[in-house]
Amino acid sequence: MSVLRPNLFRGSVAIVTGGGSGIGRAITYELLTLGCKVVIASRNAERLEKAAKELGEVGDVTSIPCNIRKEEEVQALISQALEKYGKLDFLVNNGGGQFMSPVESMSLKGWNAVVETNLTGTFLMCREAYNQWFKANGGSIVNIVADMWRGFPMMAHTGAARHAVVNLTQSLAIEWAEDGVRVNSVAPGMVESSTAAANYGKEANVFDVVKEYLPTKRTGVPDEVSSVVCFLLSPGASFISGTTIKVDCGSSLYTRLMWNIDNHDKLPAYQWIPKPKL
Ligand SMILES: CCCCCCCCCCC/C=C/C(=O)SCCNC(=O)CCNC(=O)[C@H](O)C(C)(C)COP(=O)(O)OP(=O)(O)OC[C@H]1O[C@@H](n2cnc3c(N)ncnc32)[C@H](O)[C@@H]1OP(=O)(O)O
Ligand SMILES: NC(=O)C1=CN([C@@H]2O[C@H](COP(=O)(O)OP(=O)(O)OC[C@H]3O[C@@H](n4cnc5c(N)ncnc54)[C@H](OP(=O)(O)O)[C@@H]3O)[C@@H](O)[C@H]2O)C=CC1
Repeated sequence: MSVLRPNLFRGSVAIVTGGGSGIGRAITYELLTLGCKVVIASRNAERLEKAAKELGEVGDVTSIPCNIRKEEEVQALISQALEKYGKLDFLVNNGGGQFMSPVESMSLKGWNAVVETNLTGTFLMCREAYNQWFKANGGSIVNIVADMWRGFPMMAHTGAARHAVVNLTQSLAIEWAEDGVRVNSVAPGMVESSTAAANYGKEANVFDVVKEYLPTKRTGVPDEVSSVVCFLLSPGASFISGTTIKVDCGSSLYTRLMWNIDNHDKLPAYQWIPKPKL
């Protein structure tokens, strides 16, 4: 069960980008179980439609293909969601990604692809949702960023873009406060989803490899990100805006230089029963 109360979001409508896979899918699942209607949006229409069918067993979900890098597609996504449900309460900018490369061999095209996806895509989604609905009606936005607090060697493009989203979050929290819009971010640490493992585990499962470097000695699960996103969207967070919550159980603080943490299992994941398919 969600830790939030049943029917908390009954009558509410959300858009979750990247809502058909991994963390976005967990967020969509939890929102649906709390009574929210959800539009999921991403590029791969086939995968998105399949996810919407499966999630449709839990609640009212609609898939709308959209590349968040394309202004006209973002405009169409917001207007189609409004046509379908007549309102919009929540926007979760979860869609994003990157590839691993040192800067010296990163092409401009690759840099631009990552910055446009993670920063410009978030900007476009926020601006369109605000102009088409939130400005007149208020709402709540959560942006997903990453653990880039100490720089992001091998992923400098995403580190720069995500840190920029943290600053965008702060600016929008102030610009849109008088319209009743709260804007926050969530920064996940290493969270294992099947898609992330496929992207970063070609030779070995990177999530297995990194465990020993984390204070938890385990990676996170998508539900542990989802519960914080849903809290930030909820009235329980009515006095929180412009902030970024790290969901990493301290991994962004930890180096083994000063303190060694032996293997343990004292910080287990919060597991849903039955566990949703991710
Ligand atoms: C020993 C332990 C080590 C620990 C290290 C652990 C690190 C793990 C990180 C875990 C934390 C983060 C997890 C996640 O974010 S989860 C997964 C999220 N999903 C993804 O990241 C999706 C995968 N990525 C992409 O889809 C793409 O990278 C991108 C987001 C950029 C979308 O690109 P798009 O589809 O628009 O663009 P193209 O594929 O056409 O590429 C455009 C140009 O970008 C360059 N590029 C793209 N991919 C690569 C690559 N794999 N390597 C190098 N360069 C790449 C390239 O220039 C492309 O242009 P060309 O194809 O014309 O050359
Ligand atoms: N898993 C982890 O450890 C961490 C993940 N993150 C971030 O969390 C978010 C979710 O990641 P995760 O669930 O693990 O991985 P996924 O690969 O499952 O999620 C990425 C989602 O973003 C969508 N997406 C990518 N590019 C675009 C685009 N241009 N337009 C619209 N949608 C797009 C993808 O769908 P499609 O391909 O159909 O477009 C996919 O659904 C991402 O932003 C990721 O970078 C941050 C820190 C750690």
